[in-house]
Amino acid sequence: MLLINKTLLKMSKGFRGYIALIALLKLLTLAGIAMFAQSISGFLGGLFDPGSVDFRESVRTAFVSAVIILISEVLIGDVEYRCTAKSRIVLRERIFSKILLLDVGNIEKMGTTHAVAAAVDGIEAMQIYYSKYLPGLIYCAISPFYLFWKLKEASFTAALFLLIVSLILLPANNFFRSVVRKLKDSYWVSFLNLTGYYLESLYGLTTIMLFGRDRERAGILETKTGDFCRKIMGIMRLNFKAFLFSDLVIYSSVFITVLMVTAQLSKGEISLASALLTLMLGYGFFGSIRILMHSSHQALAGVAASQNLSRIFDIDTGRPSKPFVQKEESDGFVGIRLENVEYSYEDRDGVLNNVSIDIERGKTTALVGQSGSGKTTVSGILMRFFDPQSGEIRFEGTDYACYEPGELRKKIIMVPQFVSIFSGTIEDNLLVAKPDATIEEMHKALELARLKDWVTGLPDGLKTDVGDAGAKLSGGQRQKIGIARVLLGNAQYIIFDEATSSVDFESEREIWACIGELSRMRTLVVISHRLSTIRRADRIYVLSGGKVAERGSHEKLMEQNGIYTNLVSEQAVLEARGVNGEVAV
Ligand SMILES: Nc1ncnc2c1ncn2[C@@H]1O[C@H](COP(=O)(O)OP(=O)(O)OP(=O)(O)O)[C@@H](O)[C@H]1O
Repeated sequence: MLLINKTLLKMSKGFRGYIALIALLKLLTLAGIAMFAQSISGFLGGLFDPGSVDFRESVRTAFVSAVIILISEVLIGDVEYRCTAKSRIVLRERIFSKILLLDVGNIEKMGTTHAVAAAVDGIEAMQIYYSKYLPGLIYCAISPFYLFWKLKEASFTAALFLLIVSLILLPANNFFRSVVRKLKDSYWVSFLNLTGYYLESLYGLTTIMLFGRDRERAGILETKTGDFCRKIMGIMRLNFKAFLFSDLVIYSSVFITVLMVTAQLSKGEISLASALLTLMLGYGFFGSIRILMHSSHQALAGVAASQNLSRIFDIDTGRPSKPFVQKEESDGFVGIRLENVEYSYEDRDGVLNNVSIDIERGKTTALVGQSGSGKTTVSGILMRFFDPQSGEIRFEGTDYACYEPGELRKKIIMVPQFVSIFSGTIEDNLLVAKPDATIEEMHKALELARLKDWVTGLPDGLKTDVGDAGAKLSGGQRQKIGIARVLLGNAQYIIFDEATSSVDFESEREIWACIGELSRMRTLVVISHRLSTIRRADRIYVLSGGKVAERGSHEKLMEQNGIYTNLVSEQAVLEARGVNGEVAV
């Protein structure tokens, strides 16, 4: 069983030419070595039989072959480097495009740390496979036959013996390789486990320190590191045994060849030049196998990594798609209509049950309910982060499945609970939404988001650096930049998913004032735990256990004296205790 991995081969599209070229150059080096050995053995043999050899010709051939070896070796280094660089670019491009296709709703199927490990360390591990192992394998399959062909005239018996041993040696190593392969798989799992835990600890360092869990974490990290080290040591021990076994076979075979050649020479069956040529090229049968063995153990890491990568590539990112057929709403409704929508996460059934919601264009619709009632899931479905398992959604009369997610997001946009800010300037972060936005447009959006005065008061204004992932911004400033970004996009429908839950009171007041102003210009879907802020919404949906329990205006819902009334009273008690402040849409 040679290490020909289908997934890795499939992934090599785009740089296969480099792999073939490396193999070709390796064969050219071998031809140079054979030429050199032939001229040197001929030269030395000629010393005892002066008339039989043209010495000047031998020296010239030796020189030419040395030049060939030198040039092909230099070229091998260069092409190997190019192959590594190209495969890195091609594979990273592919994995990042796939990750982008996975979209928000699918990212959990893979896990962020797995994506990082696959895209960085996984691809590093695969380099050896492409730049060393595969060319080595092609070379190994051809070189023993080439050497046999070169030596058959000199000593047929020795050449045949060396060919047979070299052909047996490669499969014999499979025993070791299959064990190493198993170890490598568990090595990779252990590696991902360690990297994932390390990254998670790094991201959550503040929380870990706050709760005094640093020693406990350090202990677990040490255990995981120990496990990883044991896996590496296991592989190294087995590698050592494999090399010991192969070297024993190789050097025994070379020794037997020496005996065979010496016997033939003493019997006068072959000339001194033939004996020397056989001895000089004999080791060449195994040199290639040794190199291959060396890279095959490293290539196994690439195989293990590629399995992880192929799991990511295999995630189905297809979305239901329908031809675009405009359908008139019979009752003249214009907006987004969810009808009998059902949704379950991969490992959680019945998160949304038979949910029907109307989001009327130009109006403000609020979604409220206890934590875990399904509000964010509804917003994810509205953004087409994921599609419902059953039910219908229509956007202004057209089935949602007629729109590509990207197309839909130009019409419907969201301000999430935690806005992502990227390192760079305030301007860079705004241009994410509209790369060709003018300064005036940016200022207008910032003004609506109640951030213009602060930005223009800064010495660098829009060019102010926000730090790594927005580290130099307050929670309120982050959310306001997120809102300004959304406003630049001109989407008619805006979803605010708990957009003020992580900001200070003053920012919250300003953001709600902004939302109030926006409700006169755009269609809003507001998800908020703060019921006092959504009182003036045109329609409020109360979700409970993944179902729409109540719907109507604030006044109508209060009259019903149901879940909504209870939620309002509970909150009034909290607000009276000063837990929440009072703000309004
Ligand atoms: N990715 C996920 N995988 C599995 N279950 C999930 C996932 N996301 C949410 N859930 C579950 O789905 C249910 C609804 O979650 P959702 O986030 O929609 O509620 P919510 O009303 O927005 O809650 P909150 O107000 O606390 O944000 C919860 O029981 C939650 O545990």
